[in-house]
Amino acid sequence: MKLTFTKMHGAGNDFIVVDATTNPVELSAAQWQRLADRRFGIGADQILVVEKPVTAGCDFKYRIFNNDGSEVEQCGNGARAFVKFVTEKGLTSKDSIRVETMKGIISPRLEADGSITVDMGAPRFDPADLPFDAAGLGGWPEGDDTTWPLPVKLAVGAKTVFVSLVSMGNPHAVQVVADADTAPVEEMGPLIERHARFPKRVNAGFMQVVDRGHIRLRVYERGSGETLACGTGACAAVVAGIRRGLLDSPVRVSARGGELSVAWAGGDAPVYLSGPAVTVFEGETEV
Ligand SMILES: N[C@@H](CCC[C@H](N)C(=O)O)C(=O)O
Repeated sequence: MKLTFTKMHGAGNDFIVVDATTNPVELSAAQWQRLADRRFGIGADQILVVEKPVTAGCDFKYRIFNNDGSEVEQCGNGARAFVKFVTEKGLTSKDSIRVETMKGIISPRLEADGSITVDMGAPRFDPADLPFDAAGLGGWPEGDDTTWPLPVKLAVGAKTVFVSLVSMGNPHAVQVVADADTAPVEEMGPLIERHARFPKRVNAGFMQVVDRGHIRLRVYERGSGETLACGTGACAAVVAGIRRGLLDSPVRVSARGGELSVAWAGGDAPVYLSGPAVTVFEGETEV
């Protein structure tokens, strides 16, 4: 079967985008994995599949697959690529659309300057929302119930790290580090991702607070490894930083692949994520 695709990225987090609005595209996890493979396929962190909506009042549905073939709930940078894709392909002429995802509805908006802002919905902190098995663990020493001590066994010796748990529809465990460049992302990221307390795995964020309006962030993504930027990871880190009294909204997020901006008024307010979306090339491949 031939598959037509568009290759896109948002701050270096790259995607294969497929239009399934007219013909359904159902591939196995192994086939998605092969397409996303950087040597045997097109190469991407995630694959985004654009579909017709199921829920009334929505314009589209979109499905997200990590490059290990697993289907996931949410993708912040992907949401911006998605809007650019449906606009460029003439699938909508609206500036603001409602998009169904596995975990709720998001509302991306195309700004006059070409950037895209996404209403990512409200963050959730209940361990059950990630899910996270909190049995027998105390909270953060200062009483912040969003931060849990997570014992992570490192390859050399053992270490306890403190992570803030945030669900942006998908699960995040964010820790504060002194320097994002030297943070042990490659060593600790996979251990956190597959820690026994996260039965559905987790995205592991490493946040350096530069000042109250600026962080540097690296994310070891569940199912994709470290990416050059993670949109929901940026939202989760900023929310965690605000909840811990370290940041004030809006916050500039410097990722290795580019700049994002996150705003959150607290409580049940939605998190707004802004940043770029770029089309790289289009093609057709055999699957
Ligand atoms: N890159 C994404 C997140 C993609 C999903 C994530 N790896 C997960 O498994 O939850 C983003 O920009 O948010």
